[in-house]
Amino acid sequence: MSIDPRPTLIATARQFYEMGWMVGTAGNLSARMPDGNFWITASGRPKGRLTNDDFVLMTLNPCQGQVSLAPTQPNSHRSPSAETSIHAVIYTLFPDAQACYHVHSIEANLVSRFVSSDTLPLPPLEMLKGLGVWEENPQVAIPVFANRLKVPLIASEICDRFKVTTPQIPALLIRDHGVTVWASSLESASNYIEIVEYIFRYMVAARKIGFGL
Ligand SMILES: CSC[C@@H](O)[C@@H](O)C(=O)COP(=O)(O)O
Ligand SMILES: [Zn+2]
Repeated sequence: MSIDPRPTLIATARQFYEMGWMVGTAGNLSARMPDGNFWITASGRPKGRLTNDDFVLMTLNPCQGQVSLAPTQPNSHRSPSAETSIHAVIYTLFPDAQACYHVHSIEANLVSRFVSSDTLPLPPLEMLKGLGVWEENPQVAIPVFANRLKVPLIASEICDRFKVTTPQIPALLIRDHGVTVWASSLESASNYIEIVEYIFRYMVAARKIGFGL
C-alpha cells in the first residue's frame, strides 16, 4: 500500500503559508502516486488550513496530456486546482517528477518583471547546487511564461517550450503570478521552493542596493 501524501502536503502548505508564499487560497501542491494518479489541492481552499478533504485525486492521461478525476476520487464535492493542467504537463514531461509545487511570493512576482524576455538569468550563487547545478560560476536562467486567464494556455505553452528545450533547473516562473517547481520527492520539492525563493529574495535585495548581477 502506498503512503498517503496528503498529511505532508498539508504541513508543507502551512509552512509556505507562514512564509507568506501561499496566502489566502494562493498556490497549489500535488504529489504523484505509484499508480500514476496524483493528489492535488482542491481549488480555492485556504492553504494555511488544509485538511484531507481539500485534495482531489486525478488521473493523468499521458496520451493526450489531459487529466480527469480519478474513479476512486473520494472528495467528489471538490473541484481540482484551477492550475491542474500545469501539474499534468509537468508530470507528463518529467517522468521522474513525484511532486509539483506552485506558490505566489512577492519576490517571485518582482523578479519576473526584471526582464521582458522569456528567461530570467539567475545570479551564480552556491545555492544553485541545491537545484542540481554543480558548476563553477554557473550561468543559469529560469524560464518565464506569460500569465494568462485561461490556465490551459499557460500549460500548453510550457509543454511546447519544454518539449524543445529542457529547462536548466526544475522550475519555471509565470510573470506577475508565481513560481512552480517539480522534484523526485516531496522533500526535494519543498527544498526547491525554499531555494528559488532565497534566490529571488537575493535578487530583489541586490537590486535595492544597486548591486549589479
Ligand atoms: C489567490 S487566487 C490565485 C489563483 O488564481 C491561482 O493562481 C492559484 O494559485 C490558486 O488556485 P487554486 O484553484 O486554488 O489552485
Ligand atoms: Zn497560481
